Amino acid sequence: MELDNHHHNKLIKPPHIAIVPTPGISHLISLVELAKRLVVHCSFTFTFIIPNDGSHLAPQKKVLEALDPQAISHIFLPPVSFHDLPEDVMVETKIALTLTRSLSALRDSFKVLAESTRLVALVIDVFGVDAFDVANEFQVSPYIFFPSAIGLWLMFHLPHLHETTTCEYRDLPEPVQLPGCVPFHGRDFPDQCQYRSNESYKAIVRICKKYRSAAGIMVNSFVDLEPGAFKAFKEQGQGFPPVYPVGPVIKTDSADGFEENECLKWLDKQPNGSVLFVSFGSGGSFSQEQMTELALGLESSGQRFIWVVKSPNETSKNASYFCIQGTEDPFGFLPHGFLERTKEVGLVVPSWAPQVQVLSHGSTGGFLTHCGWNSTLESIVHGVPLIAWPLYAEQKMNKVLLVDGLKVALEVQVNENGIVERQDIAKDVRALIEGDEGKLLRSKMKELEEAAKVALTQEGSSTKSLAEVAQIWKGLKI
Ligand SMILES: O=c1ccn([C@@H]2O[C@H](COP(=O)(O)OP(=O)(O)O[C@H]3O[C@H](CO)[C@@H](O)[C@H](O)[C@H]3O)[C@@H](O)[C@H]2O)c(=O)[nH]1
Repeated sequence: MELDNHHHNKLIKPPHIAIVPTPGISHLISLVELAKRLVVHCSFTFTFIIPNDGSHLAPQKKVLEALDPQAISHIFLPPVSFHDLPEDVMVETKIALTLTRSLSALRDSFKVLAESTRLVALVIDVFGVDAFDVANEFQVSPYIFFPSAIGLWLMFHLPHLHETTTCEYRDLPEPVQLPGCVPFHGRDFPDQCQYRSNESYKAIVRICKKYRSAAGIMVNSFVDLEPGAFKAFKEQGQGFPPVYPVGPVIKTDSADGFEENECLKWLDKQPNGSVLFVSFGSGGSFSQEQMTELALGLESSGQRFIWVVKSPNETSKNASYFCIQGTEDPFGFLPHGFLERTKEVGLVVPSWAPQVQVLSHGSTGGFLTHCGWNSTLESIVHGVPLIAWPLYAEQKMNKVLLVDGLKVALEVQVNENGIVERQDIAKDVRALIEGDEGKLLRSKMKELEEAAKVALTQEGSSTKSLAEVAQIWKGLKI
């Protein structure tokens, strides 16, 4: 009798979903937004299970603690150690290892959840496929939440490219043409694919092969943003898991505590469409030389700007990925007198700004961005044209989509020493904010903004795709 009651209790419980994000505040933020949508529309409940290395958890905690724990709760797994890794290990290797080293703790969490909830599905992000093994042990359906359709095609194709080529991808004579996607050169492949002998490359090939075992892949994009790529999934996607375009899933509320932020107050005082927002995501950083060029380029453009500035780093372009707040005061690295000279037209903020609110502000007229996928979507949703300055990860591939495919971005010119020079920065900034080129890009961006809105209406393509996934989850484990 007791057993029956227990069984009955489980039946009336809503489907419960485990979400396991790999490190990176942007991964967490978009998965949280996905969960919030499913709570509102389908009354599912969620547990975020967070693998981590114990460092810099404050931003993650802040995001998670702001949620209603009845609907979306969270568990931090015991931190893993990276003491055995070499200093120069790639950030992607660390991201994937954080999960791999947490699998036994993840198993323990799954055990508890499987006993206390109707656990039906697991959702992971780009690097989390190793968690599939645990999901399978508990008969829980494994799903992936992936940024772009072009990126997903690359994941599907990489094992084939790996087997059919021997040179480094950047030496391939022709651009790679993925189904329905804008062609792009091997040099614009993600960082992890640039050195075939690197551990990180071997890891990504292995991860790609595992993608086929997903029960489904939700893509944070929408049909009208990447029409060819999504059509190709329908027509040529046999043997791959079902693909659901569910985006744009971006931060929408202003619950960051940023309402009173100085950026927004400052923007209120600027003319419509006049300000360039300059920010390079959670991890992007520059050398001292590059930082100086950027500062002087912004200054000589004569345009208004908000610049989220981080301390320079000579060796890595993603120095603050595991630690958003830099350790040093970044203002000390700006050119002498810069703050004073630009105080009428520019606002410089250290480390972090309320990006979505800045992009949604009428005074913002352009965005100098590293082309992280969330920044890309946030600019599309708010119709803000771009200057693309990709730094690491898959950002160069996103740049190709934005510049060549969608024609909503200018591209910075990098000189033979890898530096973007001040006069070129100034030229691009002027072209975007007040030039004819900027007008064209802006009007293209406005079209995408409209298309994104439509995709998210009740009858929109992304709403319908997400409902399809929800329907499948509702039917599981009844
Ligand atoms: O000052 C800041 C800087 C960033 N953000 C937010 O942080 C997120 C940044 O995300 P994204 O633009 O995707 O950049 P990264 O943090 O660099 O994201 C990593 O993850 C992305 C998704 O997988 C990849 O596309 C990137 O290449 C990878 O670097 C966005 O929501 C921003 O709004 C702020 O709110 N304020």
